[in-house]
Amino acid sequence: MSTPLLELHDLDVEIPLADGTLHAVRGVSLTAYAGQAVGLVGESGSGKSLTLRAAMDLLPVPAKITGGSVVVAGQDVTAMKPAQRRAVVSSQMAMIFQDALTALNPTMRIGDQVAEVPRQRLGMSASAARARALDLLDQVGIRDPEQRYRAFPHELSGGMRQRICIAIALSAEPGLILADEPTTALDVTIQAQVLGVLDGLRQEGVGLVLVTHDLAVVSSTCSELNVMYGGRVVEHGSTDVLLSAPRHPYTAALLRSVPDPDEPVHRLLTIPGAPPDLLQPITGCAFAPRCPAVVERCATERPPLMDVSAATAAGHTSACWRAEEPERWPGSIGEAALGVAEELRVVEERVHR
Ligand SMILES: Nc1ncnc2c1ncn2[C@@H]1O[C@H](COP(=O)(O)OP(=O)(O)OP(=O)(O)O)[C@@H](O)[C@H]1O
Repeated sequence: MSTPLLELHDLDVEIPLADGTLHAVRGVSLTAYAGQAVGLVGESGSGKSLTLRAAMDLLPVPAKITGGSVVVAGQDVTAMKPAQRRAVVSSQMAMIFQDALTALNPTMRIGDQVAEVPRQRLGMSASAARARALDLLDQVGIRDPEQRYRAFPHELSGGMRQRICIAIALSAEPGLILADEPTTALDVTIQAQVLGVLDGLRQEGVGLVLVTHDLAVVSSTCSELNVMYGGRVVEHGSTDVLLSAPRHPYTAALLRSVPDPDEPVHRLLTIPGAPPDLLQPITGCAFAPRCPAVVERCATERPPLMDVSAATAAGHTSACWRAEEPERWPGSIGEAALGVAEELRVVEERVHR
């Protein structure tokens, strides 16, 4: 296989705060290739954004990488000097965010914003950069790009603005796009259009790492999933397998919390209990206090990511002591794990309607 565009090895991110150190990302490993979409899912606060930001060298002050490494297109950038690291990272990767409005410059015409990198970083002439920007606007599905070129961000809809952000990200010709909840602020139809743009790019060979809390979004876009909880990846594998045969109770619980489009009143969207306090050391499995399948060992010994592929499919790993016996998990998470296809059907219906 080709060199991965991004590898995270055992990455730790910590944030020193007045009341202690918040250990937000705890030993995360992840690999992304050209032409592949990898999803990072989990509840709010599980460390998804900081993982992406650490990869992109965009951690908010005072957050810091305190362990592990970031390897970009085969080069370990972790110990590089900041200017060199930024040069390598920005030559290979670009990031898009949830809030397209704040990501754009309100006082600058959108075409000029798209032309900025080709002009300044790639050294194109003004007219070549303008032509490139028009191409990019066309590529992300902006109709009538000549006319739109002169618009300001506030004159465009949310979906259009997110397309502009994608065009800006593409303007540096990255191999990999890191997308942090790119469709969360959009309504369902526009969300599907923006995901369609990202999927089109993937088919043209761009790699994608997509952060979302929405399983319907990843099920339609990503071939591989990493499920995060309490700063760790607790399950990894192909999307189809994780959605039909999850081997971590947290993934199963997430599936259970997907709203059913056939029900007039949606099921409760939350998993009972609260995520762990990341300021405190976590003994055992972080999900144990909320886990319906918890056993004594879970409270004292932290389960590493273990290979569970024998029962499901290649590359499937789970950090659960009870991953091999889902038939003994109680109630609804047991049903989800045994692939009562209901869960997958609900997720897929939401995406395809
Ligand atoms: N700048 C910051 N200062 C203090 N704490 C932070 C900061 N950024 C993130 N955190 C904390 O780090 C943890 C992980 O945050 P992160 O944003 O990575 O989670 P997430 O999974 O992306 O959640 P969300 O979907 O809400 O963005 C959370 O507990 C969050 O409160």
